[in-house]
Amino acid sequence: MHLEAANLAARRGEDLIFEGLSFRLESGEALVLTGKNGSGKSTLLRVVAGLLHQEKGSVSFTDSLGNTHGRVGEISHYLGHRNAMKSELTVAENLDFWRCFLGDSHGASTVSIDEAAEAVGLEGITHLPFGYLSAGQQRRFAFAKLLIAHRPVWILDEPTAALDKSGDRLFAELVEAHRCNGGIVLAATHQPLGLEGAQELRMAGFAHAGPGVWE
Ligand SMILES: Nc1ncnc2c1ncn2[C@@H]1O[C@H](COP(=O)(O)OP(=O)(O)OP(=O)(O)O)[C@@H](O)[C@H]1O
Repeated sequence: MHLEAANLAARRGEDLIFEGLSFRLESGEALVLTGKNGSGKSTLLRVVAGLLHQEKGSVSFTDSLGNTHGRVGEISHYLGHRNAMKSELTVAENLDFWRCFLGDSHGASTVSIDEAAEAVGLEGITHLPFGYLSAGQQRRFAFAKLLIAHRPVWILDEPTAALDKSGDRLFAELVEAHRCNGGIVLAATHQPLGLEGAQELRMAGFAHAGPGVWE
């Protein structure tokens, strides 16, 4: 199983943000994107997730049976800056929605909503409206969403921004467990994520368009 990006270029507005970007992540591997504000980390994550169209290049996922998928978003969890939860719905209603919406893939086992809440250290409050929770609690429940429907690839944008120290550790443990099960992680961050053996890709921002990029 692997995730591969080949010769990617992406543009935002009039600007070419990066070009000639390639990487390959095998089962159990993690790639952390670093770089200053505006350097293109979120742009790359959104291209890989299929939420933005690349200017050039390709992204593909090959599963354990050797089947290659061009629509990486369908086999991925994407966690952006926002948590993608409705404030008025309870935590349980939000997670139940995502479980139904995402379904299961690859026949992998997933956990119940209560088990997911326990896994993120917040059992007993899933009856509360999501909007009542603190920023860190909301982020933890966004991690719970990663657990209730299996996806082999996790694409995470500044996942620990609102977390306290125990939240940071919890995040690292969840990612570690995912990688131990063969999962792949691609994450953008400004702070250490504590992911052992993760590779780093430093984004430079504003590529200068070389010959052939716009063809
Ligand atoms: N919708 C848009 N239209 C035009 N330019 C955009 C758009 N969205 C982002 N950009 C620009 O693309 C560049 C890359 O933005 P991106 O969000 O990928 O950076 P980032 O590395 O994730 O930044 P940060 O660390 O601040 O989250 C920035 O210069 C930004 O202004």
